[in-house]
Amino acid sequence: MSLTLSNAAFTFVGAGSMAEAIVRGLTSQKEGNPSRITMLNRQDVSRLRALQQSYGVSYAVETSDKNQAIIDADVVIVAFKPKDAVEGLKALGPLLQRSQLLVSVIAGLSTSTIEDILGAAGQPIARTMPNTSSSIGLGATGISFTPSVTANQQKLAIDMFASTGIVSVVDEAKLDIVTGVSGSGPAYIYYMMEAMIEGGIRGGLTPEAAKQLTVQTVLGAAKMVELTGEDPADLRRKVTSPNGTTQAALEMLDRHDFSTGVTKAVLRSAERAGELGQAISAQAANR
Ligand SMILES: NC(=O)C1=CN([C@@H]2O[C@H](COP(=O)(O)OP(=O)(O)OC[C@H]3O[C@@H](n4cnc5c(N)ncnc54)[C@H](OP(=O)(O)O)[C@@H]3O)[C@@H](O)[C@H]2O)C=CC1
Ligand SMILES: O=C(O)[C@@H]1CCC=N1
Repeated sequence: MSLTLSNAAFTFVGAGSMAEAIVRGLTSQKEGNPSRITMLNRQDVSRLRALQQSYGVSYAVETSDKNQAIIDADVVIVAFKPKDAVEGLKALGPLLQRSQLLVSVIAGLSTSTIEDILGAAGQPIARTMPNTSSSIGLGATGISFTPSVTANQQKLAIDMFASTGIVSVVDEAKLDIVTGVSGSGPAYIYYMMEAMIEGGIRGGLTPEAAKQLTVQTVLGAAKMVELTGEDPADLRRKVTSPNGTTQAALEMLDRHDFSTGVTKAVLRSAERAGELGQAISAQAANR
């Protein structure tokens, strides 16, 4: 029988903010099936109860029930922090079957390291990099598959993340730079918004007005790029009258190396993802 969003059993190991964003997407779909979703944490039971209340999903607390939820799953999603990866994956290893799809959202963690820690070479793995906008259906997820992931499992994983926004299938080697662009990306935009709001307030606007104008400006600019299909550089030129206000503003940004700073930030995030992956690999080797 082919696996779909409505009949597949999903078990989330780690029920934090990223797991919630995906669950919100899954349960918002017509074919989403909360009764097939189980959430696990190590200790935070109140969090699990809150997720059950909000989305109608199940949770398990006792070790035997948690293990059973993993054994029964078609898709096991690991959604804990990189620092918890070795412990979490080691515990999963003996429970996983080759027929089950493992989905990782953990930044920087390579599928070869996952296989090493699990002790399960050839485990079907979808390595992904979503972002927090997934929680409102406007996420951007990069996804890659190991060779043993079946066509049905690939479709299921893509459908899963498509329920939270757009999905881009990439080679695994590109996932760190996806992290730099869209995984960490919302934070760059928020940082710029903070600075725009600060500028508005310093210029005399109320905080509310500065925030409202900034939010609509960012929304409008993103929509302009999406709906017109024009390059951001062309749209920027259309805003920029010769010797006008925008030119003066952009010259100030250039004096502060804004563009270089953002490009370097994207690359640094990707590099950091690699470092996190290396650290997990080293930690695993030392155990
Ligand atoms: N936040 C973001 O913008 C993005 C994050 N990511 C990735 O998502 C992952 C999760 O991040 P995020 O959701 O922000 O983290 P959170 O801290 O919100 O959630 C992690 C959860 O995992 C649980 N946990 C930790 N270890 C285990 C374990 N061994 N078994 C079961 N549960 C466990 C923790 O609960 P408890 O301590 O009770 O067990 C906690 O609820 C990270 O690896 C990150 O790299 C990817 C893209 C974007
Ligand atoms: O900051 C982090 O490490 C995670 C991964 C991408 C976004 N947040």
